[in-house]
Amino acid sequence: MVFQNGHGFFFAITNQTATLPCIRIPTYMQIQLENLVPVPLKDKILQRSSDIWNRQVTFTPGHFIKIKAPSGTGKTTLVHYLYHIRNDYTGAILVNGKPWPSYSKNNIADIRQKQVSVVFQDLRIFEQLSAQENIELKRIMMPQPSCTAEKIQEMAARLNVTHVLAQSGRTLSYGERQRIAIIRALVQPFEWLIMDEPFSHLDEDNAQRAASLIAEECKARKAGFILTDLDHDNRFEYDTLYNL
Ligand SMILES: Nc1ncnc2c1ncn2[C@@H]1O[C@H](COP(=O)(O)OP(=O)(O)OP(=O)(O)O)[C@@H](O)[C@H]1O
Repeated sequence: MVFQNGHGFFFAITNQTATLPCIRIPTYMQIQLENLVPVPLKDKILQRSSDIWNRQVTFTPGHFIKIKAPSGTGKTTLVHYLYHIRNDYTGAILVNGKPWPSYSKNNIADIRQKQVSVVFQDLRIFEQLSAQENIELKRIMMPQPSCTAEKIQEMAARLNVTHVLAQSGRTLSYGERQRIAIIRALVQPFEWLIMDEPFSHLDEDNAQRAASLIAEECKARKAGFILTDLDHDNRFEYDTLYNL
């Protein structure tokens, strides 16, 4: 008999007592930090203790990870480093054992299409497009759309934004933008979902709805997430908590 554990390894069970790994399929994307220190925050960071900065950290694939920190201590900076849109740091971020800068532009684009999705703090809604087009744009850009139009409607209904789908991005409230940005992040395949204060503009009911959708979508993909926030919360069953 052959079965798979949570991290992509297959094991063979025989009638003998020995249980040996027999096949290995590609594992989920590994992210490790090696003594990461943002250059502009160096003096501030080295004065206080942190679970992340200037440490060896391995994010376990499939885990729900929360990174908590007060305002101004580098949450957005870290998210931008993890998504590799900023690299003014010392130390390294290793993706599958290789530093981010060693990947080609094409490799990075491929990783962002298939393995890592993101909800930025500033949400990055295209104001010239409708809410629906903001989401569809991401779906259409995928080489093989992994999410149907019906699924988008279903997610919009769950997050109470069906009524704004036809509305211009320019006129959406911040809470509506945040929910559209969350749905947009969920229409693509991913192994890691990175979220920067994703509920900061939401009332508790909508935050709970969004959290429940995110947890379901992560579990369906066996994906993990890295979520930054200011405070403690019980919206998810976190596997790991870090103080930045
Ligand atoms: N490119 C940069 N150059 C210099 N300083 C920067 C740069 N980007 C951010 N900072 C500073 O780094 C610190 C951390 O900023 P960051 O936006 O990462 O914090 P944050 O924890 O996300 O804050 P908030 O909770 O307020 O969103 C701030 O003091 C900010 O002014």
